[in-house]
Amino acid sequence: MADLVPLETHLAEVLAAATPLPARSVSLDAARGSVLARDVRTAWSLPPDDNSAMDGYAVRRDDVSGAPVRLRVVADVPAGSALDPPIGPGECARIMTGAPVPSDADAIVPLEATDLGTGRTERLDEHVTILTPPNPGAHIRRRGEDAAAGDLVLAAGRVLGPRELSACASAGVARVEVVAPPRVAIVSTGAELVSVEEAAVGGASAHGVGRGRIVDSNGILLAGLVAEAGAEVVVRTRVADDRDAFTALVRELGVLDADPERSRTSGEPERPGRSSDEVTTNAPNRPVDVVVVTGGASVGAFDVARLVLEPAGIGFRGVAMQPGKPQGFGVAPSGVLVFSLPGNPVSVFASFEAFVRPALRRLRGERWPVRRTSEHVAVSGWRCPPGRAQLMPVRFVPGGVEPATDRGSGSHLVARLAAAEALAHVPADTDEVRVGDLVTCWELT
Ligand SMILES: Nc1nc2c(c(=O)[nH]1)N[C@H]1C(S)=C(S)[C@@H](COP(=O)(O)OP(=O)(O)OC[C@H]3O[C@@H](n4cnc5c(N)ncnc54)[C@H](O)[C@@H]3O)O[C@H]1N2
Ligand code: MOO
Repeated sequence: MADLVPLETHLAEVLAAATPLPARSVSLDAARGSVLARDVRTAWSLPPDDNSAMDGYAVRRDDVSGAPVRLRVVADVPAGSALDPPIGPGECARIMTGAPVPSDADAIVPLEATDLGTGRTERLDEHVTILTPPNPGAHIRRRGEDAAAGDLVLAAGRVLGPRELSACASAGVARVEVVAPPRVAIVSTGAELVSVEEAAVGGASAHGVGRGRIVDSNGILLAGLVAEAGAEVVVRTRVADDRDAFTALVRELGVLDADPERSRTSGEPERPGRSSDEVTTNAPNRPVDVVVVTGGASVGAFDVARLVLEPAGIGFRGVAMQPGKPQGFGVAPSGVLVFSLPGNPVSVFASFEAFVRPALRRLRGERWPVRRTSEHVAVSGWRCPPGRAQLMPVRFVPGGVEPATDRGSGSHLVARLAAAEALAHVPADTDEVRVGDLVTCWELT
């Protein structure tokens, strides 16, 4: 890992390998949170008719220009009515908000501008006095003023949230083409890892979980991040630093070619060295799209991820960033994207934000693979690692941001990471952030 590669270079290579997954047609409810694969156009005009913006009376403006004027009420047009009653000179129709404006009327007079006022009554008065003359077209919402039939409402690449789905429904689009969510497998490696449940049963004490042991926090961290990014966690498991166990696991996940010996034996695959609390939330009935491995990415003697994945064509390199220097990435022959992240929890988080999230966003068809950034003033300063971009956990304080903890961006500070509200991205050529400097932040909350 002699020469460190810039973060931007590694990201560009990751993104070049990630292309949107196939699209499928789903109902609007099923589409929530997915990304639109094809433009949506209105099936009809919005609003569909000229309709009233007020509860009041639909009038002929010429009749009421000399208001006050008394008119005969010849019809009642509630919302939902399909009526188009004729309105002659000296006549008007009572109308409610949203109801189609009669073709003979050209203005709406709100109840407040009549002698009948807003006293609620269902009874239809025979006459009404208009107190003030309306402007031409007053309180009429015009057909098509929001969108004409066939107009583009949403472009492909748009994430379908509540506003987008309400626009689709209004536009008469009952089903939309969305990109399938990426299916992700999460694999924590490390002989030292135990689940929090195992640790607690084993007698959690002031001493900890047992000498040399550590709770697998990366699994739950990544599961949450993957779900938050709009992808599906289909496998989440731990595996010890055991070459055979890891090899069998990644082969099952489509990272390595099928083992001809193993595929001749039918039934359950053997699972040597795999954790007993494996979570498989949704058995992979179609292959996973992405495998994210944590731990064993560095140069240690037991760094099993690298030992197995590198000969299989996954590239390992040092990226000029802190935390998150050792990175493995590649595309398996099956097409599965493989990320082999360093094991340190803050490194996992920084690596996910820098590389995995953008890849997931690209796979699921989002227009912008990277998070939007914002600039904030540093209200206290900090030192930066020479020659490496820094992703510093920061929090928002009056006037700007400051490091989220007094221990900076140390890659093992898992408890302190929880205090972060943003990651400040400091360029590799900056040795120090001084009070008053503007820093670019990836907002997390
Ligand atoms: N001689 C060198 N040593 C190291 C280098 C180096 O360049 N030369 N790089 C350091 C850097 S930087 C990082 S980052 C780490 C990355 O190491 P690995 O990817 O091999 O990760 P592990 O050794 O397996 O674990 C590192 C650390 O993280 C803890 N860990 C691992 N998995 C989990 C998990 N699922 N949940 C919570 N914590 C986890 C593990 O216990 C270790 O403390 O290498 C440096 N070394
Ligand atoms: O690059 Mo490592 O993630 O700092 O500890």
